[in-house]
Amino acid sequence: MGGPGGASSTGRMGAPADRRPGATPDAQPTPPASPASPTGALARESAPGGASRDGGATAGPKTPSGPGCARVGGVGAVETGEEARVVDSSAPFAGGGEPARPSAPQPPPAHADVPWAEAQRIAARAVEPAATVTVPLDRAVRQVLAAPVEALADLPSFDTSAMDGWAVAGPGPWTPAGLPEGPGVLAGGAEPEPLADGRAVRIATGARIPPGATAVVRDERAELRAERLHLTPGAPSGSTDPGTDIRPRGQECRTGARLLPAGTPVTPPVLGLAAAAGYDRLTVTPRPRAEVLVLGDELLHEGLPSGGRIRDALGPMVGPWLSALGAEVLATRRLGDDPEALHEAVTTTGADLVVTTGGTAHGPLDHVRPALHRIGARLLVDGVEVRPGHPMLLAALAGAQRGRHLVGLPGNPLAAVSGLLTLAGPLLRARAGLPEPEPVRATLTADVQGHPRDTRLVPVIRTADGSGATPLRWTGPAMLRGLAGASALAAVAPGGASAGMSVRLLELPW
Ligand SMILES: Nc1nc2c(c(=O)[nH]1)N[C@H]1C(S)=C(S)[C@@H](COP(=O)(O)OP(=O)(O)OC[C@H]3O[C@@H](n4cnc5c(N)ncnc54)[C@H](O)[C@@H]3O)O[C@H]1N2
Ligand code: MOO
Repeated sequence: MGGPGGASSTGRMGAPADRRPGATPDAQPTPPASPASPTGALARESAPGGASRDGGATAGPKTPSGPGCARVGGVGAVETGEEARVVDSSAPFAGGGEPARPSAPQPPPAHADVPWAEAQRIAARAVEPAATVTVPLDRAVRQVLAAPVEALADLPSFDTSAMDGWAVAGPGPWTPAGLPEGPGVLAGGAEPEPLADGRAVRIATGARIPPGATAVVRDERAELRAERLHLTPGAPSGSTDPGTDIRPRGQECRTGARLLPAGTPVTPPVLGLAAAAGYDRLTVTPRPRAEVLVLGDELLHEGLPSGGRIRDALGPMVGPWLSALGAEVLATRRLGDDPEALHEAVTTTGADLVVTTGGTAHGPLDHVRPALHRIGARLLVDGVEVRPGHPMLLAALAGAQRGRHLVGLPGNPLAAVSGLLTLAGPLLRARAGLPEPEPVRATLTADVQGHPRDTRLVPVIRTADGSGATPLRWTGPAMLRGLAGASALAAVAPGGASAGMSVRLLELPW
């Protein structure tokens, strides 16, 4: 990690920009951003010649260059209908099972980045929903309904007073039944006596409506005069219309009504509704368990960056992010650049999903691929046509760890977020039994320069009415400053997008 070749601009060797059919480096459809636009402001960060070393939102290099992994096959396009290339997701590492010598320099192995949309699909199909469990309500929260919730009772289950006041029968004035100053009919009380026409009885919110009552007159609309109950002079017309301030039985639902479908996250209101509808327990798909392994000797976990070392930005971020995606995070462990510690952690984990940060590339201290090789794991995704984040990977663990998966997030923090959204999110949703979210789109308010071949994920802030998306500054792969103020990431297809174009948004999970 951070070894020779660890610094790159945007391109990869062996991937000239003109390999996409019809694309030339100069054929950028996006006009230059206006200096006043947020993306125009970003251009000031660019390296001389307009090349943004970090792949900023605009004004990036027109021709990708720099070191990179060898690519296999042609350049696929994302969401354009061009033929997508797919890696053989069942192919293990060549020679899988042999211990690697992780610190020995390794030639970058040839691998095939998959289109971004295909990577999401592979992750979503990599797992089945976990076995369901039936648990008391208080243990169901934050899991996912494995079966629909159908009402076990009518709601409300009896005609109910909606107000404190008087149950009345027929038009007023009325003669109070019983003592006018008495408590009258109370919530949870015994079956009330029938109410004869012309009579009224005090009643509390939530109490059963006496048979024969036609309306409830709330206290503030009624007054006792000469031992008779009258409407107050200012009471609105209709105050005694039949049914006023009565919640009829079954108003919200009848027994057997489908209240919530399977796949609904169990939120606090779901628990309340289930309880109201008569449930003591719910059948849920448990949250997938995840473990985070933060790699990198250069990382400091407190204090100021110094001596060429930097603060770990991913340790504090990835666990809570996985939680927001629905995982139960067992631990976040800092392992440094120790291949044995990584091997031990991966071979002993109890998590459904191991998420590593850093070490996904092919530098001398990038141990993730060698560690997977050593245990004979299968790479399901080995690089993705997305920027940032292209070295991300997804592997199915093997042997005693069969059934568990590993997502390798690149070390650059925004590239790691790209991996969370592309691989971890779809996999966790599938495992938890959650449906894929409905696609959300918005209209760009400014131009965004695209990568020539890869999809770009660009932090944006949505306009007040939600229909627009404004690209943010500070969106280089190592930067979180833009993302921290973002409401979504926009997926910008290869070649870029102009202001006014509709783009897909990836919403942030909080
Ligand atoms: N020869 C090539 N080198 C690199 C390429 C390439 O295509 N060819 N791609 C570059 C890109 S893009 C990325 S992204 C990184 C991915 O590398 P790794 O996943 O191996 O990540 P590291 O080398 O460990 O770290 C990269 C960068 O991120 C910093 N980092 C790592 N962990 C953290 C953390 N927890 N908090 C904050 N920052 C972190 C690390 O110090 C490095 O600066 O590879 C490029 N190289
Ligand atoms: O493009 Mo790398 O950071 O940013 O995957």
